[in-house]
Amino acid sequence: MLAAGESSAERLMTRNGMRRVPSPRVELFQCRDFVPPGLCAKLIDLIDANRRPSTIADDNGDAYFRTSETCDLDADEPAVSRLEELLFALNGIDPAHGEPVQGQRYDVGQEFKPHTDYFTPEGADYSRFCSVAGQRSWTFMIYLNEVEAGGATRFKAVGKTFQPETGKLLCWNNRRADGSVNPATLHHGMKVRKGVKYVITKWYREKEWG
Ligand SMILES: O=C(O)CCC(=O)C(=O)O
Ligand SMILES: [Fe+2]
Repeated sequence: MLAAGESSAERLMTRNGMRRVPSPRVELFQCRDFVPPGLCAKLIDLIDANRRPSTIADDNGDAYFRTSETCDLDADEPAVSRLEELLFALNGIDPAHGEPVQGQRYDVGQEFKPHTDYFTPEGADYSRFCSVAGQRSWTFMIYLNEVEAGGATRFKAVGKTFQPETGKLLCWNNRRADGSVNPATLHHGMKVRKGVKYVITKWYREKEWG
């Protein structure tokens, strides 16, 4: 039995079409056509209606670290609850451990430079962001559209780059088997060169979200 806030490689791999990146350094998976195109289109409309400049916990003084726009999606929207159902059926993580679903929108030239989704232990912001819900555990990210050029997500430490495709899911465990944070999850949302890129990000916490 998994703990309420947990998923596992074994569980994820029971899904048709799920593929694991063959590296012992990271639990990283992709699954094409995870979200149907109609639902992707609805989520894009919601992001466009509510976007604001993205923020970041710690940009190391680089104002251009994350240049995209972000949108907190309303959990009462039918498209958002449908997405949450799809995620729960796949990962089995108690929704109480999830942060609210976010959408991200990248225009030409925008990117999210190499970063990890976990908060740096002992970092300046660790206690501020993790004191209640604990560390980020799993990331589930979905590409909502095809980008004309650029916009791939690169995991440098494991030599893997993913191209945006409508409905494609990427997911990874931000921790190693012993529970410590995993630096090999470093990833870069690369610059869009042509077109616009939309993604969903769903982060889970070790403890329940406030
Ligand atoms: O847009 C991407 O490819 C990556 C997004 C990301 O890493 C994030 O939102 O944490
Ligand atoms: Fe990220």
